Amino acid sequence: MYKKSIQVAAAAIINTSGEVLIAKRPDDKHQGGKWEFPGGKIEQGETVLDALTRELHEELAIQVVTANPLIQITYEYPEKIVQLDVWQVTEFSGDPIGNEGQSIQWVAKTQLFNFQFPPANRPILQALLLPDYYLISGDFEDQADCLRRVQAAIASGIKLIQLRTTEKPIPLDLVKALADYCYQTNVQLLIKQSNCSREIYNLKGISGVHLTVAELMDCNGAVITQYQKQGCLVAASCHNAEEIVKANALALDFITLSPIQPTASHPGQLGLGWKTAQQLIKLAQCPVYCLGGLSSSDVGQARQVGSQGVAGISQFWPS
Ligand SMILES: Nc1nc2c([nH]c(=O)n2[C@@H]2O[C@H](COP(=O)(O)OP(=O)(O)OP(=O)(O)O)[C@@H](O)[C@H]2O)c(=O)[nH]1
Ligand SMILES: [Mg+2]
Repeated sequence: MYKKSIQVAAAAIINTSGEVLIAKRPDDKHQGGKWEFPGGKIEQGETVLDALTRELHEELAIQVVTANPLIQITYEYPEKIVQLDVWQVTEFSGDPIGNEGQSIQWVAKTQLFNFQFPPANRPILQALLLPDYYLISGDFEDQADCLRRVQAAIASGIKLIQLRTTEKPIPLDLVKALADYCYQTNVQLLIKQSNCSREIYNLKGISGVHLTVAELMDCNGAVITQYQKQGCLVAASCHNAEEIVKANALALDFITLSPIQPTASHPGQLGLGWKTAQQLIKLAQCPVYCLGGLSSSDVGQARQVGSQGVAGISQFWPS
C-alpha cells in the first residue's frame, strides 16, 4: 500500500535553565493528546529552518535566533511516514505561549520520559539526554590505575563511558568501583556484554550494555527489550548500512559508526569519510557517535553531518 510521506520540522527549545519546551497535540489531530516538540510540515520551497521559524512563530509566538540540527528520524506509522528533522533552539526572542490554544510546559530533560510522546519521538529524547562525547576506555595497568583514569576523564567533563577490557570476565571489584564512582558523579557507564555476567546490570551505576557488531547481528529483539525494561541503555558498534538496519530493527538507544578516518589501530583500513558517514547517519533511527581517527575538535563536523558527537579512545583516555 502506498503511504504518504511528510517532512516535518520540529524544535527542542531549550531555556537558560536547560529545560525543554513541550506542547500538547490537539485531541483531534494525528497522535492527538500526546506531547510533542513544537513544529509542523515543511511547505514547498521552504528550508527546514524556514519551516521551523514559521511554525514556532505560528504555534508559540516566538522568533528563532539560534538553532542547530539535533537528529533526523524517519518513522512509519500505520497511516503515514513521518520524516522529523529536529533542531535545538537555544536562543529565541519573546515569551512562548500556546498560540493555538494548546498547553505548553517547560520540562527538565531528565523528566521528559515521564510524558507521553508519539512513538517516533523516543530517539529524540535520547539525543537530548546524551552528551557530545562517548569515551571508550583504553589500556590500564591495574584496577587502581583504571579508576584513576576514569576519574580524570570525568573531571575533564566526560559524561558517558564504555568500559572496554580484554579481560573476561571483567573483575567484579573493578566494575563495582567504577560503577560507584559513576553513580556519584552522574556519569553513564556501559559495559561490553561479552565480558561480564548478567548480575552486573543490576548494579547501581551501570547504565547499559554495548554490543559488538557480532553480538548485534546475532541478537534478537527479546534480549534488547529485557535490557531496556531494566532501564539499561543498549548501544552497538556499526560500520555499514546492514548493521545500522539491524540496530534500527532492534530499536537500540544509540550506536557508534566507524571508522570515519583511518586509524593506527586498524592499519590498511580506509575510513568511511564524512560524506558516506552522513548518508549512513541519515539511515540510523537513533543517535550516532562518529568513531575512528577523530578528536574532540571534530565534534562540530560530526554534528554537522547529523551525528550526536564523537566517540574515541586514544584522544579521550587520560594517560
Ligand atoms: N510537531 C511535531 N510533530 C510530530 C512529533 N512527533 C511526531 O510523530 N509528529 C508527527 O508529525 C506530523 C507533524 O504534523 P503537525 O500536526 O505538527 O503539522 P502542522 O503543525 O503543519 O499542522 P497541520 O496538521 O495543521 O498542518 C504529525 O503527523 C505528528 O503526529 C513531534 O514531536 N512534533
Ligand atoms: Mg504542528
